[in-house]
Amino acid sequence: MSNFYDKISHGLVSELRPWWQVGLSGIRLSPFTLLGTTVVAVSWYLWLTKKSTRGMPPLPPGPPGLPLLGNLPFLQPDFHRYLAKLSQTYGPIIKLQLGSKICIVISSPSLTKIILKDHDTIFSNRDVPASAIEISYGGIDVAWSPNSPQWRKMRKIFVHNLMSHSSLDACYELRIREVRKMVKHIHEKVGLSIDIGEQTFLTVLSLTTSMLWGGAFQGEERRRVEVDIKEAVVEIVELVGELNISDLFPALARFDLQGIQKKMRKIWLWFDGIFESLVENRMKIEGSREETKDFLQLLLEMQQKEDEKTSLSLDQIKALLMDTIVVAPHTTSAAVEWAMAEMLRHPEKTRRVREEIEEVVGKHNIVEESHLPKLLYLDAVLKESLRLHPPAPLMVPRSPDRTCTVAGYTIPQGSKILFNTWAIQRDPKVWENPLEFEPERFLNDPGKGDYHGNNFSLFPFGSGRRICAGIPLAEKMMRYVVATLVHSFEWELPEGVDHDLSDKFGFVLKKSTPLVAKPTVRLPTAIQYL
Ligand code: HEM
Repeated sequence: MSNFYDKISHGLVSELRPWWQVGLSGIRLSPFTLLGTTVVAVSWYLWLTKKSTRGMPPLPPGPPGLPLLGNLPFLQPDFHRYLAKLSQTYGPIIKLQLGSKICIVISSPSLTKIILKDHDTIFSNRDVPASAIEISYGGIDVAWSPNSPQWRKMRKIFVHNLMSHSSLDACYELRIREVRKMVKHIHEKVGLSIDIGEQTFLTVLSLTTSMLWGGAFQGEERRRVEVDIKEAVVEIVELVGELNISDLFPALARFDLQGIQKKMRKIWLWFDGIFESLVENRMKIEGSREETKDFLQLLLEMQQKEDEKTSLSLDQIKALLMDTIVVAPHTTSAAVEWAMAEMLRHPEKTRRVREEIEEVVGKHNIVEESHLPKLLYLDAVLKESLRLHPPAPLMVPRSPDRTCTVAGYTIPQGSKILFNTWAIQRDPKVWENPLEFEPERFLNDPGKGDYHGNNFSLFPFGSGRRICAGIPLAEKMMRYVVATLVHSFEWELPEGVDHDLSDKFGFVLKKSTPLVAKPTVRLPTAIQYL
């Protein structure tokens, strides 16, 4: 494994800037190429759209744009806030023209319900960025695949086999090991400043890789693999969010004018090498393994049974590993970092969380997953943090598979549908004191805190048939990590550092400055830190 890893671990390109930071200046092409290709693609697309929507109601209202480029030159860096501002002027359903792509932005619970519940089947495709096709084995994974029998089968296996209670319980040992490693590591740094976001990202990444392929890499090699995986998954998310001409003018996607798809293909090749070697090594181990079963083992065993209903191709298995390794660490660590930031800002809430943990866990024990369902106030704190800081602020774009009408407006087939989760979850028409951190709002009214897809005022995990497939794991990891951090340590900001809860827009909503805090020991015995 070691030699193989050395061979494939080439430098992963960096220095990327997402489109909301660069605007159009991020596109490096000669003006003639840009103008020529734009004119052809826009004319073609407008002709097609006009033809397919002839005789139908109008498109939703929206700000005026320029010929060819539409609203592109006017986009602002804080995209979620910019869209929220536009919806105050144009209403809860607006249209933006992004090159030749029509983008519809939804900013109200009632319209979200119409689309994600009443018209769930029509809207259960994704608007797939060209770069995402490269990393997802040609778009055959769970996250980007169109609604098809193959996607339904993969999703079913993901949700019913990997995310089931029994599978997650079967790899509990792997989660304990990683969380204890985190506690030991922080304990060694007591009194120093710790970047909580970085620490939780690494912990969730280790948790995820452990669950995916167990102890395939060990010692120094494991550390190196994880450092490279971290770099790669961060880059993947940046590339998916880049302003790509291939997405603005899909007719030009094959030319990959900015080389974004090429960069993504390079990362995919690197990951594919790792996945190939993991599978090859597993195949060499004869008979069933005695130790805890990781996801790769479960998927390969299901494949060997050759049952059409539960057997995935090797590429589908690898695409599924890729989805998990890219999505889980980014989203879950962002959720943990935001919750910790809110708790540091509100010591009285932290005190209440701690009292609850102490009552359920005790001061002489350590937090275990069996304690988590009893930690109701902690649950409310996490919900409130997901309300104010949804890790996916605009959800994951959907796309209708046919032209249809919503709220009296035409929504063309293939348009990009964004849901401004961030704005809806702070809407004063829906939430009392919307900007206040008040976990108590969920204690008195449990229905209000249901985020499993039935409540269109709180949907950090989306809704409908494409709702997040990883909720059970996300919940376990968030609760386990936060409960352990709060139970094991007191946290305070370094001297001179102010509470900062401002955010930086991206595919994943991050804090604009990393959360750095100083831990001190609070448990009575040293053994609780091992
Ligand atoms: C706090 C953590 C997380 C948040 C906030 C989150 C949020 C989301 C959202 C908003 C979507 C799109 C849903 C929709 O279109 O309706 C999504 C999809 C998805 N998530 Fe998560 N997620 C989280 C953690 C995870 C984890 C840990 C995993 C894997 C174990 C995961 C796997 C997926 C997959 C595979 C999809 C695509 C589902 C599909 O298209 O059918 N997520 N997630």
